[in-house]
Order: sequence, then C-alpha cells, then structure tokens
Amino acid sequence: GYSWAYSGAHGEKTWPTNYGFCGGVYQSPLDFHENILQYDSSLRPIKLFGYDVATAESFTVSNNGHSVSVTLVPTMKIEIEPFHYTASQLHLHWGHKNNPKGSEHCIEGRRFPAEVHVVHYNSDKYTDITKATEAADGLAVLGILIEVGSFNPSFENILSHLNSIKYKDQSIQIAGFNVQELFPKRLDEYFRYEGSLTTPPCNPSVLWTVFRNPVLISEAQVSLLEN
Ligand SMILES: NS(=O)(=O)c1cc(-c2ccccc2)cc(-c2ccccc2)c1
Ligand SMILES: [Zn+2]
Repeated sequence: GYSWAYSGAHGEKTWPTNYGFCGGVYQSPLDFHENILQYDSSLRPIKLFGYDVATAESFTVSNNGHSVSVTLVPTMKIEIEPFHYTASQLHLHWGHKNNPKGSEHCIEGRRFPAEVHVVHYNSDKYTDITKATEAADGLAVLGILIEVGSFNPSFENILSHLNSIKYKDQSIQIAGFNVQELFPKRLDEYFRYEGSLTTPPCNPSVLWTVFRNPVLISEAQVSLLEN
C-alpha cells in the first residue's frame, strides 16, 4: 500500500487521493457536540466476555510506525445486541510535545491527551477480521478517552514495555492481564455512531462506541507515549 502519515507530505489531506474511502461522509473521528447528539434509551451497557486474560496467555505489543498495538486473544468478545464481536487488537493514539492533545474523538470540541481503540470484528457474521474489514457492518471499535490524572497501574501493562519497541516493526510478548481494567467504570455511558477506520484505508465499516467518561493516567505515563 501507499505510505501515509498524520502530517507532512503524506498527511491527512492527501489521504483521499490514495484511499478512496478517506474523507467520505462516514469519516471518523467525530466531535461529539450537543447539537448532533440524540439520547437513545434503547442502547444497552457494553458486555465484555473473556477480558480477564490469564497471565499464562500472552499478547504481542508492537510498534507499527503509527501507533503501538497489542494483539489480543480470540476468547475476548463483546456483545452489542444482537451480535457478538471477537477482539482483534487494541492500539493507542496520542499527540506529541507541540500538539499534546492526541485523541481522535473529542467532546464539545475538547480533545484529550490520548485515546485507546479496541478493535473487534462481527464473528457471528464473518470468519475473520480481513473479511469483516471489507464489510460495511464488520467491525466494532471501543474508544476510551485518556485524561491526565493519577497514576494508572493497569496501563503499565502496556506502557512499561514501550522502551523495548522504540522502533517501527519491533514487537515483544507480554503476559495476559485483565484488559477491562483499562476501561472506565460506566460501560453504559457512551457515544454510538456508524463510522469508519480513522486511518487509511478508512473503510466505512465501523460501529463506534466511545465511552463518555475518560480514564486517568499520570502526566509521566502520557509522556512515555510522546517520547
Ligand atoms: N483508529 S481505528 O480504530 O480506526 C484503526 C483500526 C485498525 C484495524 C486493526 C485491525 C483490524 C482492522 C482495523 C488499524 C488502525 C491503525 C492505526 C495506526 C496505524 C495503522 C493502523 C486504526
Ligand atoms: Zn484507532
């Protein structure tokens, strides 16, 4: 595929040139501001299954050049009625020194220092994530906004290993942990919309769920991401 970046010669404005879906009407991310939000009481709490992964299991943490990603295990699933979705990977988005607000979604125009995306595919309808990514209803991504606050030991499961994957394509194995600890408490308070991958190829195949309440990590933990 083409090379793309978040800025510069292959920055976001050039994405639509090489990736047909980018810049489309369904292009994620969104700014959740009140005049586009509509309360929907039929939306149920997100149910997580198998998220408390044993330390005997392992996840692969890798640097893919644009983000740090953690491959997850297929016993991790979520239910968004009426479908079940199997976890594929999670990855983080963050900013850098001169542009520290790196979240992709924002609330009332407010961006956050970082954001976690947990990518799942509809395993009731598709046999693997590749087919699901090509389908309009194939993916469900959970977004967790990150705010600066107290130190968060759960994020150390990932952040404490960043020094070992400083360069693109480096990866290491880490022990399983309870991935639900990365989530906010309220799994019933979230924004929901049908959108796309936020990075090329921007497939419009994502059912987005972004939790309303951010999780807190310390300033030092945020700067681990930015260095
Ligand atoms: N931001 S996102 O959630 O829309 C997203 C989903 C997937 C994704 C991953 C596996 C299967 C299917 C889709 C990959 C990325 C990505 C981020 C940085 C660099 C490269 C790729 C981003
Ligand atoms: Zn993402």
